[in-house]
Amino acid sequence: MNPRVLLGVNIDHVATLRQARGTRYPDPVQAALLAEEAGADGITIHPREDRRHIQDRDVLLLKEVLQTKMNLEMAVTDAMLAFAEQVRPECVCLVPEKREELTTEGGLDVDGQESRVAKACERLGRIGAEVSLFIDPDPLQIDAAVRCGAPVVELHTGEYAEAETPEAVDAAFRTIAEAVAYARKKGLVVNAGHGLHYHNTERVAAIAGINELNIGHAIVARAVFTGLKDAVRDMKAILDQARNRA
Ligand SMILES: CC(=O)[C@@H](O)[C@H](O)COP(=O)(O)O
Ligand SMILES: NCC(=O)COP(=O)(O)O
Repeated sequence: MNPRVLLGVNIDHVATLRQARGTRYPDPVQAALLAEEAGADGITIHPREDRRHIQDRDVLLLKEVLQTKMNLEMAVTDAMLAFAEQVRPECVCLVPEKREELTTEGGLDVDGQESRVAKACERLGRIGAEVSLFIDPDPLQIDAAVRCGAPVVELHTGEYAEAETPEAVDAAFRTIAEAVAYARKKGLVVNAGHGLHYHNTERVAAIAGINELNIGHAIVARAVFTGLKDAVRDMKAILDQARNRA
């Protein structure tokens, strides 16, 4: 377990801006290199089935140039598994995907499709990728992840991020903290992410047992005003502060 919380910077929404106009800019490859220079511990990308933001070209170029690690988020489909075998990323995070959703609405139902997920984990293990499962903070899903042989889970923090009252925020936070403790007891490495921003991240980063947070939208949004390097540094400072206070 790392003494500090690692920051995976998700650069999907740099590509969202590019795809909005079909231009060559802004280039997520350039964004990834700047994020690494500013201290990102890894780069997360999610080539969706509809390729609404990250393109195959981005993934292939990033694999050539990244100095840290690529965390490839992908749906559990044959096409994506074949693509991962071509790219050979350091890490793969299996996520649920709905074509019409604005963003990933929940965690992967590992318990409900165990043999499919277990086969995907095995296939990805053969290319040496560290596999993580993007799941809701739910013991049922954690147990299923263990049975699938995944070494890592990423807990979906969306419910916490979207909660609208202090009571709902606290309840969602407790659910995450309990899930982290449970997953650690089961021997899993525990990451988390989704909807985290500059005002709600410190509390999650302070949970003992959290290894890495993957954060994208908020960092790219801040970068519009501060530049990407400062946006990454500001988020890293929050992670470091949380660990120092814990
Ligand atoms: C899997 C997840 O929660 C995020 O990485 C998400 O994939 C970011 O991309 P979208 O905003 O397209 O959902
Ligand atoms: N897996 C979560 C992620 O990569 C970042 O999600 P978001 O910060 O863009 O919501």
